Amino acid sequence: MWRNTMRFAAVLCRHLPPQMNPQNLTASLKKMILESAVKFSRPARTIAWSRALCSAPKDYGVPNPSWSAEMMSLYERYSAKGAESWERLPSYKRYLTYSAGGQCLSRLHKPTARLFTRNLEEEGAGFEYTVFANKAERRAVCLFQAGPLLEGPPGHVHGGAIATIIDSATGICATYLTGFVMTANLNINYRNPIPLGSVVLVECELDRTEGRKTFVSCRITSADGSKLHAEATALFVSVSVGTLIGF
Ligand SMILES: CCCCCCCCCC(=O)SCCNC(=O)CCNC(=O)[C@H](O)C(C)(C)COP(=O)(O)OP(=O)(O)OC[C@H]1O[C@@H](n2cnc3c(N)ncnc32)[C@H](O)[C@@H]1OP(=O)(O)O
Repeated sequence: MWRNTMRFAAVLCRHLPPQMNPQNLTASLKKMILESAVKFSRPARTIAWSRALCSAPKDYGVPNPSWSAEMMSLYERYSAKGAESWERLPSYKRYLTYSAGGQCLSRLHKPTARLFTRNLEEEGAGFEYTVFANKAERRAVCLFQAGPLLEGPPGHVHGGAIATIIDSATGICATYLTGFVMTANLNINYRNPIPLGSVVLVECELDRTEGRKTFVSCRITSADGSKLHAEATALFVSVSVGTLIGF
């Protein structure tokens, strides 16, 4: 049974166009699964199974009770900017699930795996963040509230956790603008420590693309923009869905 589901997942991945927009993946995968259900002998059972696999995933990028007043105020400010082309991007507990029928693949491929930044059920304990993107301006902003389990120096956020949120925010920005990518290079200058529990802005901007390469720069500042915490540049390389998933 398991071997068959893995084969099924591998076939799905092979048939996905290499540069498929992640935002189309949900619909495409659902369509492929339902079409294959009709082709095989027990459509009713397979359709029920596929629907169960494709149920809506939890979006972690919406407010929860752990968000501070400052985080809420920034969230409301960027949500209100909707008219100026800022779009909030959904955030799931697996990369696969990113607006995806990836919800189906997610349950077939290493089902106990979880995205590093979304691996705690306790709200507010680790990475609390949400990302807004602006396609026209080729920018994204991540609102990040650092929980107590991200401590490095006493009372401050661990450098690895800062690298993680930079990799995630720039990666989401690159994926949103250019399709599936993997990080090839990340350079960070840490300028001022980030107090645990504080809310910072992680602002990302697409600098340029060259063939399969996408260059993104990033700045982390305090919520009011007065203090610079870190600056970074990142290089992402476009990959196929199959490469990303490891088939
Ligand atoms: C929506 C949800 C989004 C969530 C975002 C989460 C973001 C998190 C992203 C990650 O953390 S990914 C995990 C960390 N990254 C990796 O594990 C990647 C490991 N490296 C690889 O798998 C491959 O090296 C890689 C896919 C990056 C590139 O391999 P390829 O064989 O596909 O490409 P190739 O090596 O031919 O390089 C393509 C181009 O990139 C250039 N390149 C590759 N690596 C480079 C590098 N490190 N520095 C500079 N340039 C580099 C390379 O020179 C070449 O340039 P040209 O096209 O001009 O010839």
